Amino acid sequence: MTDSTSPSVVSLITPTNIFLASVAYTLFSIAYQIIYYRFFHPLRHFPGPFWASVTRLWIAYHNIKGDECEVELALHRKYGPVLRVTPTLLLVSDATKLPEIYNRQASKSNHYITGSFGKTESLFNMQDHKHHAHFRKIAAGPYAFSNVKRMEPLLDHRIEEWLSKIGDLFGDGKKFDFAPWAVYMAYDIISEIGFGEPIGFVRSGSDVDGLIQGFHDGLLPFGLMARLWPFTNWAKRTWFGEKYLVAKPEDNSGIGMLMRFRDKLIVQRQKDIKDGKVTRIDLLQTFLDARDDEGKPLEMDYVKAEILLVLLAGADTTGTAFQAMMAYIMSDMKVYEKMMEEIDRATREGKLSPMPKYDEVLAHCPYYIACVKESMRLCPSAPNIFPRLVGKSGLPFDNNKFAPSGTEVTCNPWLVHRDEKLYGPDACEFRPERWLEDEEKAKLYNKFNFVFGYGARVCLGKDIALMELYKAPLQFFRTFKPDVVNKAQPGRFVVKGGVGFWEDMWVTIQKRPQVTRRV
Ligand code: HEM
Repeated sequence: MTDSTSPSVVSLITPTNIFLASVAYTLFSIAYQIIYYRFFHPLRHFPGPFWASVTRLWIAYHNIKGDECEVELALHRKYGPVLRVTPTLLLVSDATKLPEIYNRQASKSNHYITGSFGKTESLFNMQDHKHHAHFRKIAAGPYAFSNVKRMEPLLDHRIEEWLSKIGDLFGDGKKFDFAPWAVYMAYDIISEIGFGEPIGFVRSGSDVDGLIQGFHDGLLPFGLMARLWPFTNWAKRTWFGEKYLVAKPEDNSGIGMLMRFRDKLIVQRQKDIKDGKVTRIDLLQTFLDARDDEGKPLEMDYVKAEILLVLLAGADTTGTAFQAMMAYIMSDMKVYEKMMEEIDRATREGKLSPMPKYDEVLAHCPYYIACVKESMRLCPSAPNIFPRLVGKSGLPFDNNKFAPSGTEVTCNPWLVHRDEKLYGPDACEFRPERWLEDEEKAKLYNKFNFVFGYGARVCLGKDIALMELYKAPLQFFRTFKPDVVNKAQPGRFVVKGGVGFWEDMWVTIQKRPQVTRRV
């Protein structure tokens, strides 16, 4: 019996049959995935596009196209505030859900895969909330507001250098692209307060060593790896994944370039420490000096990951916010004039120093502050998804819908900041006045603001970014009168991998007559 069947079974193993079996297996897996996710998965009752409910390729496609936010806004208008945007992920546009979704025990989901920023986890990628809380306690000191306040004079120097440089180069009315110049200043400020000296973007008037381009090149892989996490996790374990998906300093482009730059800074700092030449405390030094609960220094790989995060999270984001202010304010002359009237009045009354102080701006320029907030509301620098896992008791929604424990759920600042239930029917309009008209409403806008994230994982550099944004653009507008070359389209907002930046912001600037303190 065995003798007569064995040869015939073996004879079935031909290249054609292996091929057909693989095709059949693949088709079966696809059909199984579609049927399971569509008809049996706990999220099957949530609305959304068919393809989003059965494959992550839907969101990956829109991420590559750069239209994720617009497509999802249209879908929210069609289906309501809760959408299924991947087989396992719910997207919520109801701003009042932020405190529940981003509660203190909420762990980050597998979306926060390590690799695109290097092998070691920084605070940003740590998924488990307890693990994160341990390291956040160590990192909180350097970023504390009292520490940031001490850095204010360092910011002042960088702002002055930047203004003087653009005045020298473009003060004669020559048109220039404002977008990179806003980022040059932001990078120099971050490197000054992060590592003790500016990288020199402003001095050289260029993208030093292609660092900004390197960052922008790394954004698409970053966004895709996160959105395709089950595949990425598998691929990272292969030779190919190890070689091409995990960023390394040896890489010739993207994040690798920034890693090499970071390593150079750290080697130099270690040499300076040895030579007794370190006189200043900056973020790098505070990380090197930090000790864990047992009094031991932090692992060097961890320090490196945090320093890379300062470069990645701190510069482009702040530059984008400045670019957004320029685009929105200069598109509405009434807003511009009202803002300048306030700044000039405060100057005449002696309430703003020649280089405005953070506290002075907060106290005397409410309309300007409203312009900053409104620009970041409509144009958050990270118009991205930030998924968390639903806790033990699940997450209830209206219409008796319920997300069980372990479900991935997220908000996106670009969408929650357009929630008409909170901001009213003009939610998509740029109207800084909304922050000043009604105190109770403004409290809610602040409470449900998501530009810097939410809850226990809220941006650690928020105070640094706000200090920069409350001072630098104000001083720019006080010094120069900008004119946008293309009034119909002051610039182009590009979203790559969930991170936004502006391009083609051609402007001319003219020195303004100096307003002085009335005596
Ligand atoms: C306008 C400027 C900025 C924006 C819009 C912004 C936005 C964000 C957002 C949305 C998160 C939360 C990410 C999440 O939940 O997964 C975050 C986290 C973080 N940001 Fe920022 N950021 C800005 C500036 C900065 C600056 C200047 C620094 C440092 C100097 C910085 C350092 C960090 C760090 C370390 C984290 C991780 C915090 C943690 O997980 O505990 N950011 N940022």
